[in-house]
Amino acid sequence: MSSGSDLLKLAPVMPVVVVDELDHAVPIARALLAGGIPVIELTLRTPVALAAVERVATEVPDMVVGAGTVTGPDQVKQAVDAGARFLVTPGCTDPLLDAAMDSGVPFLPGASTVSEAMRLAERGLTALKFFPAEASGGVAYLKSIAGPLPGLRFCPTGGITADSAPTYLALPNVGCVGGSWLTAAKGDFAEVERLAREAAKLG
Ligand SMILES: O=C(O)C(=O)C[C@H](O)[C@H](O)COP(=O)(O)O
Repeated sequence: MSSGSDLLKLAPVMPVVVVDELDHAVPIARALLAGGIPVIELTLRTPVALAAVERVATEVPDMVVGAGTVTGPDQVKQAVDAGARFLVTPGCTDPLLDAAMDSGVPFLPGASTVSEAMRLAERGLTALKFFPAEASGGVAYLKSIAGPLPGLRFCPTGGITADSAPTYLALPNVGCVGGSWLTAAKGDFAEVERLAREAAKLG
């Protein structure tokens, strides 16, 4: 995996996980993997998030672990040092973009407008996160921009459910969808595995 485009091909669903309990990180990663989802985005939203990235990177080597909710350049280095193999940002600033590009790991920068997407494309980035997907126009929006921006592929995230995912995945400019629904059950790892199995079938 060397680019954001490769990231979009790892699984039909990118599980977005908020880890509150550090001890949950490894069992969640193992459950997703057992269900056929080999990628996990651990959001940097809780005090244990970086430690969670480190644990999954060390203890579940077959899982491609990345850091999400990367909003500042300092977090780029912290995440990569912890073992993140990719980064996801909800939006983008120039300093964040520079840091992410310098990091050498693939990343999905967030965009929710045509101009934001065009600016990122000017920097050579063709795989983007579309966030917040549902609130920004959802399937209809992505359909509308496929014509003018044919070179771009998106991972729409934000408000997507098991029910709406297939409609997004049917769009030509969608590579995968992001969502927290696979791991909403938190400590119920059998349920995480079951939902992962369902999500893996969407590919
Ligand atoms: O933290 C980030 O970087 C984000 O982009 C937000 C997440 O993508 C959403 O929280 C996931 O959305 P839901 O599936 O609606 O829960």
